[in-house]
Amino acid sequence: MTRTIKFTKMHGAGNDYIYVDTTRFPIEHPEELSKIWSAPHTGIGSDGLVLIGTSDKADFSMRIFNADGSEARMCGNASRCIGKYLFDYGLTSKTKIMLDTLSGIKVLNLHLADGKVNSVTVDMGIPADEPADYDGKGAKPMKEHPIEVDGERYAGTTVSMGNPHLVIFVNDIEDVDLPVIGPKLENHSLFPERINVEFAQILGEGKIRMRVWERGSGITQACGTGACATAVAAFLTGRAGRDSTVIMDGGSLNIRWDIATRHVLMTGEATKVFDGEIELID
Ligand SMILES: N[C@H](CCC[C@H](N)C(=O)O)C(=O)O
Repeated sequence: MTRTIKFTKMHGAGNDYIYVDTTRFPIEHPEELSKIWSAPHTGIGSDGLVLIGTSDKADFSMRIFNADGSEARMCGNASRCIGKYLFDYGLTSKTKIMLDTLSGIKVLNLHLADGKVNSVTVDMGIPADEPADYDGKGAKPMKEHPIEVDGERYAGTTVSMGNPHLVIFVNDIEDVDLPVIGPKLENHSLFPERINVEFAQILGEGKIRMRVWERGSGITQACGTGACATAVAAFLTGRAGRDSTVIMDGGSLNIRWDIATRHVLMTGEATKVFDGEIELID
């Protein structure tokens, strides 16, 4: 049977996903479709596929698939775009939305301009150190890992923002050959579940330049959870305070690690690119 699926292409700081409202268009094999639809030349072209659904614990749910079809537990940029999608398309009139994700319920605070969402603050919860064991119950000291790749030595901090990140500070980000080193670190034997990799350079007080190699999607223009992980690692290693602006290839995010709640708050824009439809043979 051939079905027509309506989707919306959106991006947050250039991190672009295909969004489908599964209450209208159920999707049975998202792993496979994410791969096919994300392909730049033969598909729609994106960093992955995001499914919006219902939840019995929260207002709505999110599932996120990387361009290689693997499922992630959390996505910062997609959570902001979902806030915009839900409000701008009239699926909710709330400006505070509870979003059910595989890494727990996240709270979205929508900021409006002319009756539409133009930016969103997401409560990303409490960061943890081990990539796989985030339980949201407490912060633990982060670990700095010495890592060797092709005879080069790196020192990286692992931070979980629901999904795993490795943050490496460098003196000059222009010296990093990300397409070469990114996949080697993503698949390093230290990280059996693979890992998202961020290279970061401190530019000045509260300003961090970051480039990301995402697990399952490769180089992306921005990563919300990665920006949070970078700001947390910068604070923990004495490189920044609790408020940072993380500047990525596709845009910037403001990250605040709240001292009282220990929660990380991420604020940034969310942008619709276009609505489209695509045929699916079930
Ligand atoms: N781009 C996303 C994260 C996707 C994470 C994914 N690559 C993984 O953990 O496998 C963000 O804005 O947070």
